[in-house]
Amino acid sequence: MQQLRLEPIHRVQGTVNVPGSKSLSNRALLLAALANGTTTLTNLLDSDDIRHMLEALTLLGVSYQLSEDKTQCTVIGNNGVFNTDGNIELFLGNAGTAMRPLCAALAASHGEYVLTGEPRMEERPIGALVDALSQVGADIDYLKSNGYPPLHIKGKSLSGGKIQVDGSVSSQFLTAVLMAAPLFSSDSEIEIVGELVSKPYIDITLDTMAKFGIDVENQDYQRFKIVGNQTYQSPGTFLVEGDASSASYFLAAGAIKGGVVKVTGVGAKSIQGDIKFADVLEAMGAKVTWGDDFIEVTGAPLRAIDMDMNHIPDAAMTIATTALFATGTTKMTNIYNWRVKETDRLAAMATELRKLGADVNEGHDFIEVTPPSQLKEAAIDTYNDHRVAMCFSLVALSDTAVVINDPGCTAKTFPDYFERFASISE
Ligand SMILES: O=C(O)C1=C[C@@H](OP(=O)(O)O)[C@@H](O)[C@H](O)C1
Ligand SMILES: C=C(OP(=O)(O)O)C(=O)O
Repeated sequence: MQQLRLEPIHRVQGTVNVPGSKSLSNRALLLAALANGTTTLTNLLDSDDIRHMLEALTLLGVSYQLSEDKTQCTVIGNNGVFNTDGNIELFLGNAGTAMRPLCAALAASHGEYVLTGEPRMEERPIGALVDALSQVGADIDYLKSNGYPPLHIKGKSLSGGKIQVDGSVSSQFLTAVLMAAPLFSSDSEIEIVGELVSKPYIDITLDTMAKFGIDVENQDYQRFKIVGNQTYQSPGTFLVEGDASSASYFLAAGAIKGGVVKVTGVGAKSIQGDIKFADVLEAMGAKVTWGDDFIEVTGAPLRAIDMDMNHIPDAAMTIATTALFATGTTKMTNIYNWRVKETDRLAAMATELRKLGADVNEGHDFIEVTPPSQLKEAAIDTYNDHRVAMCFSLVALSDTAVVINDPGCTAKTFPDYFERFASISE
């Protein structure tokens, strides 16, 4: 296993243009593939999650041209659902944004598919999505455990109608049904059961669908109405915003040890809910300046906060390590679904924060972090979770070095994260 030792960083300063958003890249690729017309995506993210979507599209017969640096992709739309022969097996790594939306789109396509992934993907739930799609006639079987990938899908025309979606574990199930619903043969009315988690990701979905010509009636995130038998229309070009979750590490570094740190490519006009991470830093005492296409943070003494972080599940992990630099006990609540992501993130964060000497209280759906007076040097296990690796890099902003085990796991969403982090470190 590789290890990366980060020596104490005395100051951070500079500008980082963050790579494209994972959530937008994979949504736009799928809709471009289903659309009528050719779409050129720019600022596409080049990372494992996007590679899995691209490889799946290749196997589904979609033609596209990827630039040498893999950040521009011209996709020739299929003008509707996929039509394939034989049994096609798609390996989707640990990419939720590939597994869930493709499951729904393929259930409504013509062909037979097996969807697989990394071992952890087989522990990430998908039953709520399969149950929702079954209500409109989908034919999906579990190949190993009920409720989890791998899946066998016999694609067929799906009817539309009334669909109940349990939104309490992942918003990606609703996203998947929403993106497939225009392909159903008649109109759909989706009703949410349970409390919808990670709600801002639904705004990303609806906004991307609108850019591809499909409007959804959103009744307060409780009910959604979508006209059936429609075709996505290519917008011609689609600019992928910078990734707001990836921005969180640099913004936090600025708050902890700035100097001034500016991220570009994402700003006040972003559709991504994770820009609200900057508001959390502000509530902790940092100075935040917003532009349409940038966010800038200046460091200041930080104080602990007590906050519901359900709306920013990914960027919230960055607060768990930022808490090491804040006076008092930081409490982050309503984050149960950290447990069903790349790893059980509540358990992983608690274990690794304790190695540094922090006092941690881990609950079913919350975590409380109290920093020690002096951090201990530790080797941080990353559990094949890119965000664990990235958020613990912040420890080097103390006067204690930190070792990150398996730093290459950032490839899921941010392959050159550590080089970018070094570029603002002095
Ligand atoms: O729709 C999306 O692009 C995502 C939704 C969120 O997942 P949940 O809805 O499962 O919380 C988020 O954690 C994930 O990284 C990306
Ligand atoms: C939860 C995440 O990924 P996924 O899209 O696989 O759910 C994440 O990137 O933090």
